[in-house]
Amino acid sequence: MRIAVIGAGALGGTFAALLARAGHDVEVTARGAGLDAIREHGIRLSGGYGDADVRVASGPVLTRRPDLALVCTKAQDAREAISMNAEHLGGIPVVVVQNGLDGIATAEELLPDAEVYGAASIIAANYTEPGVVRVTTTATSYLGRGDGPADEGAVRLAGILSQATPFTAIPNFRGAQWTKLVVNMLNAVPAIVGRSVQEVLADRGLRRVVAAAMRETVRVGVARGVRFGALQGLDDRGLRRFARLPLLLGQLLPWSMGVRMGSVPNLGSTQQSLRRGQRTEIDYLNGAVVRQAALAGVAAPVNAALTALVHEVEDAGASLPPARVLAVLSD
Ligand SMILES: NC(=O)C1=CN([C@@H]2O[C@H](COP(=O)(O)OP(=O)(O)OC[C@H]3O[C@@H](n4cnc5c(N)ncnc54)[C@H](OP(=O)(O)O)[C@@H]3O)[C@@H](O)[C@H]2O)C=CC1
Ligand SMILES: CC(C)(CO)C(=O)C(=O)O
Repeated sequence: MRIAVIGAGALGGTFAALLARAGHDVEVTARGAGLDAIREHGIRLSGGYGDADVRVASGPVLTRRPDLALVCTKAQDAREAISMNAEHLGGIPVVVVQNGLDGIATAEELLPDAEVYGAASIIAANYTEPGVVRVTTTATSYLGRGDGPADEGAVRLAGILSQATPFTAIPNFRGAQWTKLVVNMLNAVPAIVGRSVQEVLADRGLRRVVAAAMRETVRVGVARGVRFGALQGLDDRGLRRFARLPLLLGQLLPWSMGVRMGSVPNLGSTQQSLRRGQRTEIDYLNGAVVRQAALAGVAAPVNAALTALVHEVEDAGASLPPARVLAVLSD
């Protein structure tokens, strides 16, 4: 099958390499040093899915119409990346592999006749240098759209993508994006202090801040009338129960996520942008919680403070001491 991957970075590079290894005809788009490296040596994948050096067609834009496309840029780049390739994406299934709440809507707006799905991935992939990706945690990715049952298209696409790495078609994908947003409360603190996700979760104080951000995200979702979708052992009932717990008990949720992530250090996708000197996706993660809270007429002080701290790190180009993060809970 002809499969396009738009944005061959950490996750896009992983999927492109695994799909090519599974025998698909893959074309990727990339830019700058990433594109130069892929042109020169292909995509180099290592880690949880084994080693693969894969040659794929590559360029700044697609050259042909694929049968299926994955959009794998960060949220802030998705609009431009989809627009640049829109002429080849009409009428085909397009899967937006993206954290945050906006991916599907952006693609639907730009590609009115495409069949747009979303994917929430729990894989942890680190883009260690241009064209080189290391998978530090293997996991299932979840695919769907809307808030109803998983439709036939989702089941079919999950089957195709599972030839490379496990994908499951799920019901209530809209709610699952919120569940993934809760999981992505793992991103900000490591990005601020410059440590791996596992190191942050091993620290009692920092773990409490992560738990507070997660609890606040669930409370905001509840205030917005969200029914959380089931993903990675989390579901609506469990998350609502978690949101009522004191932090002393609630911190067990991020702790268990850290255990599940394994011991190979994962920086998280937000910190990886910072280490490359780029702006991050934070306005679509913790920043989305703040916007949703405003719509519900409730406050989200923990997420607002973490968003501001990540922007401070972006501006300064250097991480901040853990005390700045711990102060979030005493503000
Ligand atoms: N990494 C991970 O472990 C996980 C990531 N996610 C989510 O997946 C999405 C992708 O994240 P991730 O893979 O980490 O991001 P990366 O930044 O590693 O990869 C995105 C790639 O897209 C490229 N890109 C951006 N705009 C364009 C464009 N117009 N044309 C071509 N290429 C473009 C970027 O280039 P450049 O390098 O020049 O910016 C970058 O290489 C995010 O929403 C993230 O939150 C979800 C689960 C896990
Ligand atoms: C699941 C997790 C935390 C994996 O790193 C992720 O989604 C991210 O880094 O953005």
